[in-house]
Amino acid sequence: MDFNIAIIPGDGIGPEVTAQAKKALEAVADEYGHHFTYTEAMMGACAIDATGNPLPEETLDICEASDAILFGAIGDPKYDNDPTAKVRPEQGLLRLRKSLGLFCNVRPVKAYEQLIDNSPLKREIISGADMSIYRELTGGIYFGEKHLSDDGQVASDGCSYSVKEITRMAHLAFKEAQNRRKKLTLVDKANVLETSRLWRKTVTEIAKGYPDVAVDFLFVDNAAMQMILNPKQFDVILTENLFGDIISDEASVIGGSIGLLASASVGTENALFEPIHGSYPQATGKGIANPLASILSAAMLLRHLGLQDEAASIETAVEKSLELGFTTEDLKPENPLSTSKVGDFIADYILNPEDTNRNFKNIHAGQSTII
Ligand SMILES: NC(=O)C1=CN([C@@H]2O[C@H](COP(=O)(O)OP(=O)(O)OC[C@H]3O[C@@H](n4cnc5c(N)ncnc54)[C@H](O)[C@@H]3O)[C@@H](O)[C@H]2O)C=CC1
Ligand SMILES: CC(C)CC(=O)C(=O)O
Ligand SMILES: [Mg+2]
Repeated sequence: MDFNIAIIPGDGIGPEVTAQAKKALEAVADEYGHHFTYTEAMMGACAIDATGNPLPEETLDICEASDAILFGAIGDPKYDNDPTAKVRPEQGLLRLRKSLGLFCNVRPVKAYEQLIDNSPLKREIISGADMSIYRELTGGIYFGEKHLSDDGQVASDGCSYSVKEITRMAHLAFKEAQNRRKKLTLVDKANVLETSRLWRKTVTEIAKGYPDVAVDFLFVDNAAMQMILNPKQFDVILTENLFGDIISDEASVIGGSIGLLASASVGTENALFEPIHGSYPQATGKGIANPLASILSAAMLLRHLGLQDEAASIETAVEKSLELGFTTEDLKPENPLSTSKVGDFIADYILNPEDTNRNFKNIHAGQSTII
């Protein structure tokens, strides 16, 4: 089959990790007889440098015309360290999500058996943990009215949610729970926030239409603690934009590294696939960034296109790389592979899953070289 894929590499490690995901997609295309056409587009700090705009109109057009979007990461210390900058890379990503109506961000998290013994968390706590975080992505405090007083002494960020925004998210999360272990946890701060009380009220009402799903409610501060103490209690977590952003980075510790966590951002028309991590600027160009989150995002992209076996072939290759220890330094500080070598292994394994000797040979040949 033919598909148009928009690629937004972005800033920092974004280009390095999306290049590995593209290798995996090309291996899938070869192996299964598909044809993917890629169109690259700019967003973030690189787009500001080139055009003055973090989300050029052309990027939006390319994304709208695509069957799916693969995105790396945006962000640059020169903006992070300048609180007065009026134009910022993150505005590009937020505008893209809003413009394409990508209101639902799905972040699957699971403890990989191959990594548990190296985890800072105890085996009995994380073994078997498997959850899906449903994070609202186009509302809440990231999109509220911002204000800085003229004298620079007072700042505010507004947070609002409508029943409509909560309802469309909740239905997707309940349907996911029906396909999983039939449990949904709403994470909020309903003891303090009016918006959270609206989430609770709306979700309680919607739950009546899903009697097979058990619902519970957790305040976000407690949820942050439960995530580390007893992550196996979670199946589907439904939450607002800010809380979902924070608890999913926390949950990545259960997965073994933030460099392993993929996500899908979906709405009515378009769909975008991205690692949950940022541009990790300290690693730019060093060949040490873990590309597996981007590669697993490509698997989610394929699943979205209806290519189930193809997606599974990427996931199997990732499991194999973890089993063999063909991973970057975040997962294997001693004798790691480079970003690019991990990408090579995944592509090679997709094409030759039976040929273990060849995989070993290719990888060991370049193991001592980073990049
Ligand atoms: N979706 C996006 O594009 C996001 C962009 N950002 C931006 O990224 C920049 C850096 O933000 P940070 O808070 O440092 O978050 P970050 O996610 O870029 O990095 C935080 C830490 O996570 C680890 N890490 C991240 N990606 C990794 C990978 N692929 N492999 C191995 N380890 C990895 C590293 O230890 C790193 O120090 C900022 O400009 C921020 O605004 C942050 C989060 C998401
Ligand atoms: C611009 C930020 C909201 C990006 C981020 O941290 C995320 O989406 O996880
Ligand atoms: Mg984040």
